[in-house]
This record gives sequence, C-alpha cells and structure tokens, in this order.
Amino acid sequence: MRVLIVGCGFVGERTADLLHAAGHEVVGVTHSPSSAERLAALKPWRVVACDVSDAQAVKTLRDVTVPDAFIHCASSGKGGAEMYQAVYVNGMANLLAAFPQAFPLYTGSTSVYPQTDGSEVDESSPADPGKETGRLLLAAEKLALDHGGAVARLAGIYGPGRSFVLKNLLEGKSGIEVNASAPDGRLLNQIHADDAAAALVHLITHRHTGIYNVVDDARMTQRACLERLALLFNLPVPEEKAPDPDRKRGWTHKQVSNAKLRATGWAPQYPDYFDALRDDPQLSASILQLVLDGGEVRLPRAENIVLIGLMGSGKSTVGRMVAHMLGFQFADTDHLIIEKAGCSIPEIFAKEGEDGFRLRESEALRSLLGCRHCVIATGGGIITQVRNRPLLQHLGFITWLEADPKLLARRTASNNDRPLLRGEEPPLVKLERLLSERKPLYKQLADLRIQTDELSQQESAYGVAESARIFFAQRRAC
Ligand SMILES: Nc1ncnc2c1ncn2[C@@H]1O[C@H](COP(=O)(O)OP(=O)(O)O)[C@@H](O)[C@H]1O
Ligand SMILES: O=C(O)C1=C[C@@H](OP(=O)(O)O)[C@@H](O)[C@H](O)C1
Ligand SMILES: [Mg+2]
Repeated sequence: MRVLIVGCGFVGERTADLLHAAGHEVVGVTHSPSSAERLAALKPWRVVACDVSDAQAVKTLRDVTVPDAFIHCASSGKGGAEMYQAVYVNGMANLLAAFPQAFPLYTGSTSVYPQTDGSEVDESSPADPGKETGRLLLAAEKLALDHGGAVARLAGIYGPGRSFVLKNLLEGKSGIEVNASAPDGRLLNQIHADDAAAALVHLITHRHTGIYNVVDDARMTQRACLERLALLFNLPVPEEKAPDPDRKRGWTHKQVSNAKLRATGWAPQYPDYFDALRDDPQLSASILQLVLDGGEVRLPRAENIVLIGLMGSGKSTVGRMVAHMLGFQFADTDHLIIEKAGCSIPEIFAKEGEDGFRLRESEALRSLLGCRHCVIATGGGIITQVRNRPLLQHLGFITWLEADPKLLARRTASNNDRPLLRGEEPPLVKLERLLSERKPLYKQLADLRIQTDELSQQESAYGVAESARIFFAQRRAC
C-alpha cells in the first residue's frame, strides 16, 4: 500500500517507521524543509516538505505519490484557533481535494470529550469541547468521516523523551488538581506513542471507518499516578492544587474507553503507564536525562550506593560488605538478571548475544527504581549503554572501584562466569582495552573513585560507606 503521512512528529514518525517496516511505500510530509532534510537523512522512507494549509502546495504532492491512504497527523504547535483552522480543517480539506481516492485517517484528540464528572466515555458520548479550538478539531474530524474515512482520537501521548507527568514531578512542578467532582484529581487518559502509532497502522491497513479512541487500559487518577511515581522516584507526593483552567487540552475528568478499538483486534503493548516505565527501555531514562539537560533543578537522587568499575574490581564482594556496615539492603544487577532469566550469564551471552544481555541489564536496573537504603553492585559494562547512565545517576551515590588490570586479570582468572574474558583476546589485553574504552565513562559518572590496589576488601568497603554517609548528609543539609 502507498501511504502519505502528513506530519512526522512524535507519532507520525513512528507510524511511518512501522508502515515502512511492514513493507508499505511511505512518503512523509513535514512542514519545514529543514526537518524534511534532517528526517530524510535518517529514514529509509521518502520525506518532502509541504505546508498542508496551502491548497496549491498540497496539490503538488500528487507529483510525489498517489497514495492509497493518508494520515493527517500534523500538529498546529502552540497556535490558537487560527492555526487550528489552517492546519486541521483547511489541511484536511486540502488533502481530501488532492487525494479523493485515498482512505483518509485524521488524528484527533480525546480532549473533545468535555465530561468533568468522572464518567466513562466512548465514541458515542457527546463531544462538544465548548472551546473554539475543540470545535475546529471536530470540524476536521467531520471532513474525514463524511469522506468515509476514520478518526483516531488520541489520549495524552507519552513516550521516550516526552512525559509531562514524570518530568513535572522530577522538576517539583506537580500538583494534584482537585475539585469537588475530582477529589483525587482528574482521571489521566494516556497512550504510549508506540501504541498510538500501531493503532494508526491498524486502522488504515484494515480500513476501519468511523471514530476510535486511542487510549491505554488504565484507570488512574492523578493522585494515584503521582503517589506511585513518587515512590518510584523517591520523592514526596506533590501537594493538592486547584485545576488549571488554561490547560491546553482543557480541564476534564473522564475515563475514555478503548473498547471499540480493542474489539477490532488492536491491543496496547503498554496497557498502562507503569508497564511502560518498567518495560520501555528508554522511557524513564530519557525523562531523567531531560531533567539533567534542562539544568533547572538538581536531579533527585535516591539514598542508595551504586558501585561501578571493571570486572573483578570488587563491586559484588565489597558491595555486600558496605551493605552490612550500613544496615542497607544489597542488590547486584548480575544476580537479578540470572534470577529472572533462570540461567547463567555465559548462557545468556551464548543464546542472546551481548545485546540481549544488555537489554536484560537495563531491565534489572529499572527494576531498582524505588529502592532506598540499598547498595547496588552493577556489572562492569553497565555504563556502556547511554540509557543506563541517567538511571545510575538517579539511583544513588556512584562509587568507582579502580584497580590495575593485571590485578583484575588475576582475580578473574579462577572462574568462567565472565564471557567477555573468555574470547580470543587474552584476558589482560581485553581488560586493558575495556579500561581505555570505559574509563572516560566511569570518570564522568563517579561521585567518588577509590583506587583499591593497596586496599583490603574491608578497607575499600569502609571508604565507600563513610564517603556515602557524608555525601547524603551534605545533600540533606542543603
Ligand atoms: N582487595 C580486594 N578488593 C576487591 N576484591 C578483591 C580484593 N581481593 C580479592 N578480591 C576478589 O576479587 C574477586 C572479584 O570480585 P567481585 O566482587 O566479583 O568483582 P566485580 O563484581 O567487580 O566483578 C572476588 O573473588 C574477590 O574476593
Ligand atoms: O564488564 C562487563 O561488560 C561485564 C561484567 C560482568 O559483571 P562484573 O563486573 O560484576 O564482573 C557481567 O555483567 C558481564 O559478564 C559483563
Ligand atoms: Mg559483580
């Protein structure tokens, strides 16, 4: 099938990727020529620039493709009613005029449901948002429906790099917006961007006509969500505040049902937000990274101790001693991986390769979110994955145990459970190479480095424990 994707933003880009991967011929449209150029360099599908609100420009797209279907998922950005009219309503009309034979799918929003009483709404519930912008969304929907097409009403989209709920909490900007009809805050209606994209692909490939809500399965008030998130990120539960009447999506309180879409065979990969935080390899890390990059606030840090360093540096043995000294719990990412997989690390490397092992390692690290007063021994290669770094930084006080590679080679010679040291390369050469590759990363992440060559395990443990105690005491004081 030939598909035109108009708007290659957070969902459009993923949708194009999915369609392309499934063997469809995809052309993506972006508003600005610079984003078309940037995307075209990255993607195996074609990208062209076009202003969808310009009828003449849209007509010229016919020289590029004659699509069997198109998806209008361009966004008006921060614009008001005028932009809504231009991008959504005129844009849809322009596309229908240029491609009358194609199956149209318009991506709207669940914000068109105005309910504030906490009731369940489905596609037959009244949708009259009251605001001019909301009415324009409905007008664009109507154009697609009158043409025999489909409308996907998307709930609040989140995914890697985008989660306002978590970002605001981490930055201390959250509040539970309560009022008389929503004593626990509004109900959150969300959808992971991957699930939203899969829903759009599903709708156009099956040519399902009519309106479909695209939302996950969760029923979750803002209070329930923030309480759980606060536990997961070691933060206080935000205070109550009055609802913000100027919220872009409007202030509503309703449970949007996905039953109609589910009945057609679509199912979310992430049934709720917390499934995604656990299972999406990028989500939590990317939001922590946003907070780090923003530089507005200090990244919240859990009161744990994280040990990093090369294989054989003592993370597992010294870590256990530190935990004992401080009365902390002890966790070892390698042990968590072995427990979950039900087999040894060399077996995982043999069956799934290093990539498979690294995915499991990130999963183990995410499973430690919410821990407090724990010593976390990591595997020596954990810092090689970009996605692990903000998690490590959030999870606690990071100590790098350093040791001479010759010493490490001797210590690790006696057992066979480190597959990276059992390859072609002699262990010492491999350890030296790994050190030169990883040293800048250990250095960058460490709050403390301890050169352990001349230290007993007890001495190293004592050094870690005392330094961590001071670090947390100082942090609590300011
Ligand atoms: N001074 C020391 N510091 C740390 N580990 C030591 C020391 N002396 C001997 N070892 C031994 O080195 C081996 C590797 O330690 P381990 O904790 O498994 O390292 P890692 O988890 O960092 O790979 C263990 O058998 C440990 O007893
Ligand atoms: O350095 C690495 O890449 C590895 C280190 C190991 O843990 P230790 O550092 O505890 O030996 C283990 O995670 C795996 O064999 C890979
Ligand atoms: Mg270890």
